[in-house]
Amino acid sequence: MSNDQSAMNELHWLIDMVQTIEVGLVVLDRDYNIQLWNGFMENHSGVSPNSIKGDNLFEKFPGLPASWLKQKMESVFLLKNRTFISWEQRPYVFQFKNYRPVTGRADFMFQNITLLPLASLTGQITHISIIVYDVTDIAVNKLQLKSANEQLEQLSQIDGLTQLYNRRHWQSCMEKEFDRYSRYGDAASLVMIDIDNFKRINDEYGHPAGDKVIQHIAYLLTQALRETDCAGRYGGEEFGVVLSKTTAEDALNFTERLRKRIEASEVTFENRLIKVTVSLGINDLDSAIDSSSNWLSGADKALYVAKQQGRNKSIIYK
Ligand SMILES: Nc1nc2c(ncn2[C@@H]2O[C@H](COP(=O)(O)OP(=O)(O)OP(=O)(O)O)[C@@H](O)[C@H]2O)c(=O)[nH]1
Repeated sequence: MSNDQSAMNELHWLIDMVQTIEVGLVVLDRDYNIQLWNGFMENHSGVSPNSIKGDNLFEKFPGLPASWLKQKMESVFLLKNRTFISWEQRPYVFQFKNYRPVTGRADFMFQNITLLPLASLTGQITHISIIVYDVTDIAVNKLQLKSANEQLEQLSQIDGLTQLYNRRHWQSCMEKEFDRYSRYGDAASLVMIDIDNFKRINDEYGHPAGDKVIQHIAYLLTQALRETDCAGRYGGEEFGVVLSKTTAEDALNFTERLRKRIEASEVTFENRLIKVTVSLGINDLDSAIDSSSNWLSGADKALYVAKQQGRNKSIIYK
């Protein structure tokens, strides 16, 4: 075979491969007129190479992000360097439908794009190539993983019975509030809440009824909170609340309102009415408190005094 024949064969094979490869290939001239449009682009756009050759890309596809894409292409012409556009930066450039069976839930094809400068024989950059990779599988998997991780993160902060924060996350809220006080001197109050004679409720009505009482208190507590407050289930029938920008007197208004609302409410369990009260201990931040655990222990002591004084009371730590 002569050298010419061999070169012709190679060219023929290359053209075949360009047409059938599972990657989009487009060549544009300096005015963004289409010079090459391969089989992948035809299959996904429904536009054949013959009907599009010589047409301006942006006139043919008005949905393209023209000014953004032109800016990228101009820098490729100017700097003679390739540029890479990731799906994470922009999910797609060409709006193609996704037909993949595994990731069928994605409405469109996620794409990674390479913009490649093409030089003429004299070394001038006269054309640019757009290479389109279908990365829908990778993108969908990554997005699903991200969403699962976010759900896990959320679950690891929440108490299953009450939907309040769990102890660990609530304690981190409290520590953050204490740090804010140390740095900026912002007022804040800590409230510890304990259900009165809860053992008796469990003994008299059963454990599931006790659980329902805990949920009921958590619900009334949530109703009483502001968005900036942080409430958690500290233990079995004990709750903690961090009230930011709140003095002890204001915290007392909050706890008395909540205490009276709980006292006036009732829980129905298997056609029986359960009445319940809570005791509350309050501790506001001042310079004598040197750690978040001291802050907590003051609120606990106030709660103990409330229990000692007959329960169904709010007490401020002195
Ligand atoms: N139903 C239910 N009971 C729980 C849960 N966690 C803890 N308890 C019960 O809560 C009760 C707490 O009782 P105590 O600490 O003795 O206090 P109390 O009976 O509430 O009495 P005072 O706090 O002194 O008013 C115990 O009987 C625990 O078994 C829970 O998640 N569900």
